Amino acid sequence: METLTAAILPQTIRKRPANSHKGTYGRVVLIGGNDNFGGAIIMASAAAIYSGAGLVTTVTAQSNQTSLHDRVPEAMFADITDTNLMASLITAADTVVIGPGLGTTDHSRTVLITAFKNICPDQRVVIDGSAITLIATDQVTLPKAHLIFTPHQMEWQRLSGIAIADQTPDRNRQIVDRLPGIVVLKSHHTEIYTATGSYRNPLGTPAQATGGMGDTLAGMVGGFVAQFADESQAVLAAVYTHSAIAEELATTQYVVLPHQIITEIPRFMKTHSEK
Ligand SMILES: NC(=O)C1=CN([C@@H]2O[C@H](COP(=O)(O)OP(=O)(O)OC[C@H]3O[C@@H](n4cnc5c(N)ncnc54)[C@H](O)[C@@H]3O)[C@@H](O)[C@H]2O)[C@@H](O)CC1
Ligand SMILES: Nc1ncnc2c1ncn2[C@@H]1O[C@H](COP(=O)(O)OP(=O)(O)O)[C@@H](O)[C@H]1O
Ligand SMILES: [Mg+2]
Repeated sequence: METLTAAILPQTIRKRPANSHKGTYGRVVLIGGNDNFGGAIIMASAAAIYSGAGLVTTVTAQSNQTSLHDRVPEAMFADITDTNLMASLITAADTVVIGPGLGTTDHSRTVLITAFKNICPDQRVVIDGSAITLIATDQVTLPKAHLIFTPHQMEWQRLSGIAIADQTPDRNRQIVDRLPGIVVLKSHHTEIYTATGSYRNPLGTPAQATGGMGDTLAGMVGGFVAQFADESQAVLAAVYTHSAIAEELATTQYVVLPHQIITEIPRFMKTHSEK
């Protein structure tokens, strides 16, 4: 297993060409956030926007609209019960992030199945949180696309069938090889499994152990894969950036909150971008 280094950052975070516009940096649609978990999809959306995604639309419960716009006016809103609108937004997207705060009710499952039916093969799809749990428990058919799963250890236990105590690189790899996508297995030592390599994130701190931290990472991964050509590199750079910012903040903070990481993303990316 290869250990990630800061070298991944300038390789991935390219200098922005002068002749570019919002369309150059990806249309990202984020789907999730029920009446109780609105914060999850708001943090994911903010993370995608602060990572540089060109156009972001958040498909969530109506009850989250005001909070979303208060937090990130850059995001467009769509009501998660409007299935036709969600379908057309997905069709027009480059990248879809699904799962943060989606929940696991019958309605959540219907949203997930409808979203997957509208995914196109060239799209990048980040599958997080409740979406992973639903796939594991309800045998939801996966779409043919560039899939990126971001489970924590409990979600990986559900999806892979490997108990947390038995989640060794060899066992994980056996399951990853049967899954059609990249797996970011989140823990205090996050591991990333791509088709060709396995990577260990050396960074991260227990100051990060707070709700919303993974929702934030899912949005960052969405923002990075929407902008940067090499999908695996983009995932690795997003994971590294998330933890590196947390470590910087943790030098003077006992806990690091997800929104504090989000605020720091543009500065961190500038510092570590291609020179
Ligand atoms: N503010 C919000 O709206 C929040 C919404 N959330 C959403 O809530 C839904 C349920 O997700 P949860 O993860 O809370 O619930 P889950 O039931 O999927 O997993 C949480 C359980 O897994 C255990 N666990 C074991 N190893 C772990 C590891 N390495 N990392 C994390 N947990 C580990 C935890 O102790 C906990 O008992 C998701 O859709 C998620 O996006 C959460 O992210 C919390 C914040
Ligand atoms: N002790 C820790 N050390 C390093 N990173 C941690 C630690 N605890 C949590 N994290 C990170 O925080 C994130 C938690 O993700 P997740 O459990 O999905 O959170 P949530 O769903 O509440 O947003 C992951 O990126 C994980 O690597
Ligand atoms: Mg999570």
